[in-house]
Amino acid sequence: MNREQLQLYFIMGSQNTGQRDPLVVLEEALRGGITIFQLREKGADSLTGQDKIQFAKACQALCKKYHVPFIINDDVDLAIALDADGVHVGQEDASANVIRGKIGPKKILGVSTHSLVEVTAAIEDGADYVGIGPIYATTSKSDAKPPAGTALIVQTTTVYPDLPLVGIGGITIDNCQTVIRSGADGISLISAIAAHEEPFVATRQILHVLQQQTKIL
Ligand SMILES: Nc1nc(C(F)(F)F)ncc1COP(=O)(O)OP(=O)(O)O
Ligand SMILES: [Mg+2]
Repeated sequence: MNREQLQLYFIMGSQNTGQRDPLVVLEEALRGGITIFQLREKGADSLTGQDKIQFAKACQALCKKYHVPFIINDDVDLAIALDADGVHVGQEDASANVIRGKIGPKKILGVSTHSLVEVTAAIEDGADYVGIGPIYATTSKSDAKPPAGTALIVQTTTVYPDLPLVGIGGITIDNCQTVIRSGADGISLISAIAAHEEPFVATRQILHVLQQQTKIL
């Protein structure tokens, strides 16, 4: 896993873009410079069945056009069927070591973690990166745990300095520098781009802030 690829990790499903065409939003974010994309088609208004598969294929085609890794959240079978670049799973999803066995060694495997014990287990299960959060309060995940701040990022980078990690949860242009300063390789976000009236502009502005922070480090 190339740590720089985690710099600006956009996560989105059709349920996150309001009245906007999600494929238009995704292409604006790709043009704006997101470095990795995760399709997280989940929740009350999300697509299912053939609609979900067709939508996933269209997202994958856009990511290929912009040479950005295409990750699928939760749905390992869909990721394998589409030959996605990787999968992201949480603690309640299938166990990461079983998934690593299913997707093989070359695909990207991301795991959500909320403690050093879960980080250690994710490493042992073959995770390429971990998501740590929610850092701040989030409206994008209905069953999110309480916001935990950046303490686990600091702790994880101390114990596992070579582990690629990304912060998630309520991250915006105003707090993303704090997340990077705490040691994360990147930030992942949904609403700050997907719910913005100009996703291209939002992406460019966040990327500029991230690039400034990297220079200071
Ligand atoms: N989807 C995610 N992506 C990341 C990433 F690291 F990629 F930023 N971190 C955390 C999550 C949350 O994953 P999970 O705990 O399974 O909940 P859900 O399936 O509702 O997303
Ligand atoms: Mg999950």
